[in-house]
Amino acid sequence: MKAPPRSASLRQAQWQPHVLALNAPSAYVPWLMEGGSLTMRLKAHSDSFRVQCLHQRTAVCLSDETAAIELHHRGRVWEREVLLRCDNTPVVYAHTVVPMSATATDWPLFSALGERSLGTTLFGDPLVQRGVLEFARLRKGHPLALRARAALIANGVPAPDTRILYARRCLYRRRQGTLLVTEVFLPSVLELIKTNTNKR
Ligand SMILES: C=C(O[C@@H]1C=C(C(=O)O)C=C[C@H]1O)C(=O)O
Repeated sequence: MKAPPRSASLRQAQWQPHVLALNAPSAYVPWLMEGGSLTMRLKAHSDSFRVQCLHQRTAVCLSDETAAIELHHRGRVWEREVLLRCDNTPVVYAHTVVPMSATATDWPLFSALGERSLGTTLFGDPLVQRGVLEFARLRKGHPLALRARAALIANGVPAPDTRILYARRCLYRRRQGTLLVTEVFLPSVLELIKTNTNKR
């Protein structure tokens, strides 16, 4: 079978269900494997937490997301991108897509989230079904790595000098809707120290 052009392989990631296959530095593993809300974990590791909404708009789905979000072709989606900040330091770049076919009945709170965490609307809603986590190494040419770096620079934060960014993604379902959340962990997340296990 003909290998995809090199540029295509740079733009796409190999998403897989086993975190150990990433050979990520061990300090990333607890973050990648977080089974609950990432928001709650970040809050437990910081004195202040903030969702900085970069944009929420329609866009063309990324090529390695089309099948994951059960689109038959690379169509337009609702796209939300944020920086998650702990003590004002960006530690996660997150990208969420919802097919345009989704209705307000499927995701009633998504369109008006603003700087509220998406996690607060997903965790605790009995109608939301969470899929399995997938993990990937994002090279510098992957769209989400490029966007994460651009978002940091646009916010006056130096882009990480690492060649690889480690990411995870998860598909959520509610009624007839699907929603794919991808979280790109910035190296700064490794500097966080657990402050209060009881913090909410
Ligand atoms: C899914 C969660 O929501 C977080 C908040 C997001 C947002 O507000 O866009 C995106 C990704 C998540 O890290 C979570 O807290 O686990």
